[in-house]
Amino acid sequence: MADRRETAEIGLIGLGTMGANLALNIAETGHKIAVWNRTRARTEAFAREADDLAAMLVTTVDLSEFVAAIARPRRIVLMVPAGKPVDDQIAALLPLVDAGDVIVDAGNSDWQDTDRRAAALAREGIEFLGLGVSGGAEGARNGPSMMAGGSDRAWAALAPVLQVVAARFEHDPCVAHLGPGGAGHYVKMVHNGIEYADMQMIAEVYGLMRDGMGQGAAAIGDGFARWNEGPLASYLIEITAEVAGSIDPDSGHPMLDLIVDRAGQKGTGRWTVIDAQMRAAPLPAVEAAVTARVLSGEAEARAEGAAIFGEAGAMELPERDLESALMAGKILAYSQGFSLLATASAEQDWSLPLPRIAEIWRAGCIIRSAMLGDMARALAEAPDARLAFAPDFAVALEAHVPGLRRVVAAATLAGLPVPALASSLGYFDTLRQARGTANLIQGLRDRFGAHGFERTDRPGARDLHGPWG
Ligand SMILES: NC(=O)C1=CN([C@@H]2O[C@H](COP(=O)(O)OP(=O)(O)OC[C@H]3O[C@@H](n4cnc5c(N)ncnc54)[C@H](OP(=O)(O)O)[C@@H]3O)[C@@H](O)[C@H]2O)C=CC1
Ligand SMILES: O=C(CO)[C@H](O)[C@H](O)COP(=O)(O)O
Repeated sequence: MADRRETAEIGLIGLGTMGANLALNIAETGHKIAVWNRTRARTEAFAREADDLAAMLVTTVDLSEFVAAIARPRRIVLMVPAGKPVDDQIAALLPLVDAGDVIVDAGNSDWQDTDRRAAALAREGIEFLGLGVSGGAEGARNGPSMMAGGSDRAWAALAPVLQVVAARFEHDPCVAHLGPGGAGHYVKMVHNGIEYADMQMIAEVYGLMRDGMGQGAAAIGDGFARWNEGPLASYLIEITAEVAGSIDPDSGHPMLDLIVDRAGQKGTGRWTVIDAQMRAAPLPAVEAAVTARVLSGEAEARAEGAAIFGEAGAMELPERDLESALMAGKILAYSQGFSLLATASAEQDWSLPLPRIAEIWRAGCIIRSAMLGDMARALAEAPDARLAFAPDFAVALEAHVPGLRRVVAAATLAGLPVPALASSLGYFDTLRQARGTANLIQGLRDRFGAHGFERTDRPGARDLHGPWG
């Protein structure tokens, strides 16, 4: 057998959905790649199915053979589930790698784990890149959007590969070095939070069309396909049309009607909400989306509730109002996400390049949307401003909020749930209420707990109390 030591330019561990596709993508861009997977049968199946890319692969059966196959300084990409598998894999690699080698964690890791791992590996002289990868299987294979965090050296080592593997928007590769340590995984986490909100609002509109307006899956799919031709154009709207329009080959029924209404979640949406709460950053659309996924799992309670209270009634609305609701909801959800990024950037001292983040989301990722180009421009013009208040988006909100309002009102009157759309509307209406209602909250807090308040007529004076004894 030929000596394969140091013949590969890069290595990848974890040949699941994402890893296998990313490895083929890397191979196709002309980089010889060593691969290793915990379960050997998967490596063998991967090699069999690689067709004409097989010559670009160095398949290996154990970790030492894998490490030895990679040219130095080694670049090793992990594409395994977040948490313990990443720690275990790094621990297994440590005795085999050398100072100056670079380990890349390309899974959806918790950004705080990435910070911890970057610091621990730096003490061993190993460079570490936390790489958020978005685009699902298709993106990994044909060009994902990638959000990198880590040392300059780690980025410099990986950039030549990542820039050719990434999706392109026009000629611009959708990958960037966004900051140190966990910055890339943080941005990916917020991307996924926005993804949750976007999907939940789409699902709510689907629910109105199905339960309120009596439309079948095919008609609903047609509606989404039409919207994908306009300003709502985005990957999630496009694949909603596809999913709603698909027929189950076994039964001949619409596939969508046969899927159990219980949503899974791997954690990034929940992490985004927890992180936003810890920073006191409002993120209502994502909160509503995470709660909706949790409630989707409470099928028995929902059946019991339907039996006690009865199902919702019918409603009628023009298609353009539903489109407007999604437009306004999308702008508000992205705006909340970018505000969270701005808050975290300041608190972590990351200097996150918000316009560049919007740019690298224009292609390859799950939340790619026709709006992101305008968002990048708005964030470049006023980096500290709230996206929803940027001139173009303020105009769009003026145009679409009335439709959102009619949709939330009609759904509410019919008894159909629209928690993410309603929470976005509540966020919008709160932001336009110059004199809010928290004066009463403060009065009550002072009344029961002597918590103190400020007065409108005595600026600067704090910890004042009311006349309630
Ligand atoms: N699927 C998606 O759309 C996306 C996923 N991601 C993230 O990418 C990562 C991989 O996801 P995905 O490819 O979908 O997952 P899969 O479940 O398809 O594959 C997981 C891979 O990790 C390996 N693995 C699992 N546990 C361990 C372990 N303890 N030690 C070593 N290897 C292990 C598996 O090996 P084995 O064959 O032995 O089981 C398999 O190769 C995750 O962090 C995920 O969140 C990111 C973006 C999109
Ligand atoms: O990162 C992704 C897409 O961007 C993954 O598909 C992720 O698994 C989606 O999150 P969840 O499984 O919680 O819906």
